[in-house]
Amino acid sequence: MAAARVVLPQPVTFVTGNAKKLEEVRAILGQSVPFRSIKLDLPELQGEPEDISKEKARLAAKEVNGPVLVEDTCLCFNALEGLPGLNNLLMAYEDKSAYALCVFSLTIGPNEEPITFLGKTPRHEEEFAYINSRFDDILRSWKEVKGKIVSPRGPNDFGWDPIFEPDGYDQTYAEMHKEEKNKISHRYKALALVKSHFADAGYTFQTSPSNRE
Ligand SMILES: O=c1[nH]c(=O)c2ncn([C@@H]3O[C@H](COP(=O)(O)OP(=O)(O)OP(=O)(O)O)[C@@H](O)[C@H]3O)c2[nH]1
Ligand SMILES: [Mg+2]
Repeated sequence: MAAARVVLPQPVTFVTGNAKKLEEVRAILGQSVPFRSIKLDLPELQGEPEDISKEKARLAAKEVNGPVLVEDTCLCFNALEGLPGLNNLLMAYEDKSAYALCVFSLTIGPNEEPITFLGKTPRHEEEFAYINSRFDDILRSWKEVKGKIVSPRGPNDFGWDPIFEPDGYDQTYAEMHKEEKNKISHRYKALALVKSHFADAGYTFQTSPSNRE
């Protein structure tokens, strides 16, 4: 069945103040989702990652008055039952396993309900049951993103990349070539869902799309 066409008034605005994040999102999305990017001062929200992400999208869409995409990321430690935490705190635990969680929310306008896309290692498989049937291959590959916390290795220009070693790799995210990280990362997995959504929704734009900031 042909996708219903939704005409968006302007390209999607990716709201972030994090230049490294933006660089990766650009590289991963390529031309598949036309977007521009701005930094907004939004309040730091508390709560469950999905709720935080949705609320951030709502606030951003009001400011931008158009379609927005927002991202939140955390490194979560199994020893701390999934809590994001400090590397030093983890040293007290034998279990150094962790997962990188990436949540995107897209809203097509200030009065629309945001849609959320998660990229992470499934700690609780049932959390993902709702997309399991549609994204089998993505779900399978999630298992490969599990990792562990190690002593820092590699350039330290992006957050916790030097201390996260994905399972099946002997390099940390920071030691990998950018292209390699972008093929396996939590961000890649979440953006794969964003891309699928864009392909399915058949969005078109009133103004010509621009990839410029
Ligand atoms: O090593 C890393 N590899 C990554 O792939 C990655 N993605 C995010 N982060 C870091 O995690 C913290 C919370 O992230 P965060 O989602 O709150 O981002 P932020 O507040 O910097 O930007 P934004 O909210 O304006 O988009 C920030 O210190 C980010 O630098 C990463 N570190
Ligand atoms: Mg933030």
